[in-house]
Amino acid sequence: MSRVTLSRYLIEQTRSNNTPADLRFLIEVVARACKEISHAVSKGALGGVLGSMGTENVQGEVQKKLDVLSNEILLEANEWGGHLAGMASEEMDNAYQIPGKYPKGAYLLVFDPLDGSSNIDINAPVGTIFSVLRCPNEYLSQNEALNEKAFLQPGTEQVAAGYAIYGPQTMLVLTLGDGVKGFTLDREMGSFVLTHEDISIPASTQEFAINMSNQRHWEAPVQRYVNELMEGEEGPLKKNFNMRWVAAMVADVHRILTRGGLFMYPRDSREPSKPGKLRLMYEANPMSFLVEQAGGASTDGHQRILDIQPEGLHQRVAVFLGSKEEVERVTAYHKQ
Ligand SMILES: O=P(O)(O)OC[C@H]1O[C@](O)(COP(=O)(O)O)[C@@H](O)[C@@H]1O
Ligand SMILES: [Mg+2]
Ligand SMILES: [Mg+2]
Repeated sequence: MSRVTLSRYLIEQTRSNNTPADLRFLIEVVARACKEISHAVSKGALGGVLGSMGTENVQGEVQKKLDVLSNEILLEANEWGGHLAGMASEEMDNAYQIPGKYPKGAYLLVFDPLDGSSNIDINAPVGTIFSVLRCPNEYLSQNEALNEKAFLQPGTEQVAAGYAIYGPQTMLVLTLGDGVKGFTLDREMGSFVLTHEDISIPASTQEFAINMSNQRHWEAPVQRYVNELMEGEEGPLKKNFNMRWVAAMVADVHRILTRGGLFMYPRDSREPSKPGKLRLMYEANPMSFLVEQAGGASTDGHQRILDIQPEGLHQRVAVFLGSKEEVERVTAYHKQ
């Protein structure tokens, strides 16, 4: 059986005019950085990468050594690729312009360098999430210095999105807006190999994911819906549900892309100024793009996540994504 590597797949996409060459190179560079992060993650205590930095990011969360290292790996790899105008990350307060007086490359890269960082020290799955946008013309043609505003585009504008999951296997899951492909890292070859040709999410499911410890803070529609899930066959949904929570969005979404399910991180009453925990630009948008491309759905309970006009780089959003029937049901409960 001939093996299709990520590079070969991307070349074919460019040949058939689906993917511009500069976007192809950009994805290659991101994939190379993910390989490096995978290597660092797998070294664990041997590489001295476990534990905290003793610093906080812009959201007041303690940064792990691997959060910072992964951010540096992505920055360094992409800085000189020539295809980017700028980058933004969970671990950087502000947008980062590629060195040079004015933006040059055509794209913007937004990422969560290490997702699920509370899993690092317990040897459980973590990942990297990324989203690619076009740099708006005014920054390219009028030689304007790049700022946060350039990034504030709804998720429908993404030209590519994906994640790497560092679990028992390292995988890269990618969409270029034409379905979802999964590539597994062959460590001996050093290449990502296409192993999951057409990833699709079944419309119905009997599995959900939510952090139940926040139950008392949820809004009424989510209380009602999760109570119904828990009632199983005896309740109005008339079927039993199983529950999973990996505490890394990458791993929970990967499970849903593999066998279906519903992932929820609702807004709650603790900090009304922060709707939910997850970040729109580098968690919810890329994952929603992937999920929709795989035939699933994604909303914030009220509207399609990809339609939300972002107001800040680190904006938070409630997330309900996965198998269509259940996303539609919980979204409908918000409207009643
Ligand atoms: O602490 P909780 O409620 O389990 O939250 C888990 C969620 O937080 C996150 O870990 C946030 O990601 P980061 O590790 O990138 O901050 C999600 O991946 C995950 O779904
Ligand atoms: Mg994250
Ligand atoms: Mg993170």
